[in-house]
Amino acid sequence: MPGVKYYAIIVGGGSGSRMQSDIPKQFLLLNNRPVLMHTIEAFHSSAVSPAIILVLSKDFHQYWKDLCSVHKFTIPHLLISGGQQRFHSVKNGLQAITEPGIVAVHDAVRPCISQKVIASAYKQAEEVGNAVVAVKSRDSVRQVTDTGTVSLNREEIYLIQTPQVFRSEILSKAYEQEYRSEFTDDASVVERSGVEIRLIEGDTKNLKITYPEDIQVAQAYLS
Ligand SMILES: Nc1ccn([C@@H]2O[C@H](COP(=O)(O)OP(=O)(O)OP(=O)(O)O)[C@@H](O)[C@H]2O)c(=O)n1
Ligand SMILES: C[C@](O)(CO)[C@H](O)COP(=O)(O)O
Repeated sequence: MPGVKYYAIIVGGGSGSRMQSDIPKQFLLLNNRPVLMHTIEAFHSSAVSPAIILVLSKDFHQYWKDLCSVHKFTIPHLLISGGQQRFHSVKNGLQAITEPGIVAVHDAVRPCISQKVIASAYKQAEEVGNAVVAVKSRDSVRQVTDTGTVSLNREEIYLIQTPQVFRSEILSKAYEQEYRSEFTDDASVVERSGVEIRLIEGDTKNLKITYPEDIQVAQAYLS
């Protein structure tokens, strides 16, 4: 919509401990380019072409700048320092937002995000305040209890992805809360501030690169 400011906070401040690679997974190569470049490119080339705020651990700022130079990566972005947990990295990214607008938070390590999902997430957030991308469970689901396990209705189970998109005032207010260990994503932070979360249909290809085998899968999806 004309006059509306769009942002994408790309969080890449993690160390990738489960990947067990020499460099954090957001810098590993996928089809000869770092994972992070695919992710930024997806948002930059989207219809709303948001201002990109990239959050990386301070230790990797120069490393990233060198990568940009080697790969001739020129998409404009603001580089911000990461924090202890994902929560703190998002909070740092939010400090860079000066004008109200619509803010997507996206994991640096979800490079296979589609244009369709990005567009529908920004659109819904603009209309109703938030949009959290999710996919319905494909498998049967059981919950482990103190006494055994219990079958859950999978029609009611959704797996949450990113982007998670919000009106900036909603997201900034939510991130004024103290950190809690159950804040594993932005939706959990915003929900605790009293806002109802609205899901939108995601894509099973929008995987989060977490373990070594995920690199091959992402490579296949991007080819
Ligand atoms: N302090 C942190 C921790 C995580 N992230 C980012 O949040 C996203 C999702 O986190 P995850 O996949 O858990 O990444 P890591 O924390 O790097 O991985 P691990 O948990 O295996 O150490 C990633 O893009 C990661 O870089 C971040 O910006 N700042
Ligand atoms: C934000 C997220 O990607 C939504 O699925 C997820 O919660 C990140 O979790 P992680 O433990 O930091 O990988």
